Amino acid sequence: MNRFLGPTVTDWKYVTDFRADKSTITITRRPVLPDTRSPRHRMLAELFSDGKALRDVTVSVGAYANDGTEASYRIHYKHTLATGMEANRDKLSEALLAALGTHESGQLWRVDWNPEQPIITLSLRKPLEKMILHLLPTPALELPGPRLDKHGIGRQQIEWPSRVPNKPGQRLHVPYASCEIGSDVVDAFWNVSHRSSAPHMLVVGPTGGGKTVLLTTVITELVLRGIPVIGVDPKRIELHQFLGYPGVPAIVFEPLRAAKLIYALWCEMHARTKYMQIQRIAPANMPLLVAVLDEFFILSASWTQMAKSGTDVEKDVLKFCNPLGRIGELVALARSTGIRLAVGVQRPDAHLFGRDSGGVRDNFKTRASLARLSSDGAYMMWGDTTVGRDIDAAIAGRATVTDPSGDPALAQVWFTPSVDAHPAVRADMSNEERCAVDSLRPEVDTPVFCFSAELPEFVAEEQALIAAMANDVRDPIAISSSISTPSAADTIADAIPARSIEEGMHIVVGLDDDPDLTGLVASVEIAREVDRTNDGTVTDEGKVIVGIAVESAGRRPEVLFVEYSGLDTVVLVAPELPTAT
Ligand SMILES: Nc1ncnc2c1ncn2[C@@H]1O[C@H](COP(=O)(O)OP(=O)(O)OP(=O)(O)O)[C@@H](O)[C@H]1O
Repeated sequence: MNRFLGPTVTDWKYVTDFRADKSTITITRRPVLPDTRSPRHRMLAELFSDGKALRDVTVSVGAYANDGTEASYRIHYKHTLATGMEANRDKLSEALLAALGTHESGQLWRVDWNPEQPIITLSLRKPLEKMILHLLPTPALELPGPRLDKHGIGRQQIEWPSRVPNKPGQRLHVPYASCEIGSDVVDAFWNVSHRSSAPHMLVVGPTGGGKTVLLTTVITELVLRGIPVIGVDPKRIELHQFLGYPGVPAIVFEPLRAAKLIYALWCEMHARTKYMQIQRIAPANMPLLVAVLDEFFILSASWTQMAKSGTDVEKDVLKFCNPLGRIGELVALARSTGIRLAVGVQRPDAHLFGRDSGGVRDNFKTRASLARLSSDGAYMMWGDTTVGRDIDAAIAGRATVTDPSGDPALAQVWFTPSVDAHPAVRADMSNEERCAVDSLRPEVDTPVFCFSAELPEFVAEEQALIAAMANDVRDPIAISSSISTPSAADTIADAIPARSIEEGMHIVVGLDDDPDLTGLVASVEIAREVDRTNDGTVTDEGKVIVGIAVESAGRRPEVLFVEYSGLDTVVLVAPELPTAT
């Protein structure tokens, strides 16, 4: 007996059959075929061997790559109640992807559940490219033009060349990124047509996350399509590259001027509505105009600070223009008049457009978040605490964007280098980058068709201010004392939710008797987190208690404890300019 069962024999399977009635034991052996499965194949089979995740599983190789490596698997299983539930299938897909990791070719795995049969297919897909240079598929001169009358009125939507051969795009589907849908990579676009259910755009990204590049890509695509853009850039260093660019009549830098722009746009919206009523013009035929408001927190924080402690003139202008209130009206009503907004912020916030402004934010349905989001941020952007949280931070321009069906998708934003034609900027660019921006520059200027008196007046004033700015530049001089009375925007570095305050930050405390009081954060205690129901309604705004060391003229140095709600926005103070020695 031992002769047959000896440990050296490994390729036979022995089966004993004891027959008590005949007093016999029969031992038969069957050859065991060598296990030729690859380690990955075996690992997959073993994952399901306990029958807990899926029942009666067999795993087979579906396809081989050219180099002989296994490139696809098919997992047959028995259908159960558990596999009928989408949530279970999603969890299992996630577990499978985690177990498989990255293929040796650098490609990623994808999991497909066959709705007809109990079969899961695992196949390889190419990862998104890490850098996609924004190039024009057709020379600018050959781009089609819509047939519009002298007032810019006519059918605005027409076919447009796309980067995908034999698949034309649409003029009013403004592309800016490549995104993954299943195993396909398609263009992510902002639908600015009057039919769009997502007519306004929200871009969220931390400093250096690629927000300006994304907005640059969007603006260059818009003006090539004959859609003019007016920009607002309170930081002064993001959109200034568009000063003098065809189709961009103004870039506004001063917060007070930005408030006037919002007012002018609001007047324009009402003037357009009246014109459409009188002339019986359909929304599909109205000329488009896009306002891009970058660093919106800095802008709104400047407005709030000026309204509290600005000059009488500043306070009067803000009261009259009411920029936050009028933005709310613009996003709700401007769609049918052809006006669109794109807003850039560093992080999503419940009070983006002031307290109780969730409804306004919800109108910004075309969205892009660059870099990783916090779970709260992911909820605010995508209504799901997990979306947009696994972005590879090492890849510049990697984002979560609204895909063509309105769902969030992983994307790579097309890289548009600076379009600034100044020789000092061009000198720092590679030949390839110079060619790319040259190809994007429109051959003709796009006029803004204005139906109000206020908008052309505003643009003319702004152009005069910019022209005057060029004459007002002087060579730097060394100074030995601090600079007096900087403007509100100059003193604000950022505005952040109270939950994000950290020790060592320099913030505006803003007490009633001294709205400009600033101090250093000495301690932060999150007493209660923000609480939401499943549909996102805030049931508890939370509580953040911050100890702030303040020092100001006429006040003894002291630590104040200030309570914020978890949804409050706090203004960070820009570091003081170093004094020359
Ligand atoms: N889509 C992209 N593809 C490749 N590189 C990118 C992309 N987006 C950004 N980068 C790189 O990251 C740098 C910073 O991007 P960008 O200036 O857009 O950041 P930002 O979010 O505007 O930051 P800040 O708010 O500080 O201005 C760019 O100069 C570029 O080198």
